[in-house]
Amino acid sequence: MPPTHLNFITGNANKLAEVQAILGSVIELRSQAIDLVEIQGTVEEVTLDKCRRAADAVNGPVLVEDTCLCFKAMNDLPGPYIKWFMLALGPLHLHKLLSGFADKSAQAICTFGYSAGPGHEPVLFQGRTDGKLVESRGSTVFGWDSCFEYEGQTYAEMDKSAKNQISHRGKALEKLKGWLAARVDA
Ligand SMILES: O=P(O)(O)OP(=O)(O)OP(=O)(O)OC[C@H]1O[C@@H](n2cnc3c(O)ncnc32)[C@H](O)[C@@H]1O
Ligand SMILES: [Mg+2]
Repeated sequence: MPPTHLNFITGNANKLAEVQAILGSVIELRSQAIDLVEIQGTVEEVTLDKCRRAADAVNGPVLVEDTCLCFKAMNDLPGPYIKWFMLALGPLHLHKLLSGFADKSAQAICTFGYSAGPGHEPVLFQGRTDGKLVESRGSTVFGWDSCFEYEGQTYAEMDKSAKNQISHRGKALEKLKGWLAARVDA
């Protein structure tokens, strides 16, 4: 049986708004703002651990998500640690991380984890979008949106619906939607 609703555990209101916009018509989305401890590790390890912690914290089914921004010139760092670089540098200075490199390639990765509850192994859904790290253009409301350029526009310069069509988060949620649909049919 598919879940009747999803309880998205996140402290990030901008993420929540995007997930609501993409999933809202498909399934009821509830949310709790809990600041979960995030371990060091691979992209997948970070989300698996975050999901288990969230399930334990609410003692029930949960959806979590971890977002990475990887720079090719830096062998994929900062990756899951991008949040701390954003907090230290802000969107206006982030591009300077690659100022000594010709290669500005960046990849945004979004990994959702769903767990049916404590002790249930999480299922992962991942989306990736390739782009470039650029000097900030557009609104600086959401993280590094103004520094990530995809096909000539930064995420911040796109309409929200256009971002969701091609974004790391949109792609990951397409996989989650497919998983939900398969469980309805099963
Ligand atoms: O509670 P959680 O869900 O963990 O929320 P968070 O804000 O801590 O998010 P992450 O741990 O996944 O860290 C990702 C960082 O990247 C930022 N971010 C996430 N998704 C983004 C997006 O689509 N566009 C721009 N910045 C984004 C976010 O603001 C964080 O600074
Ligand atoms: Mg976080």
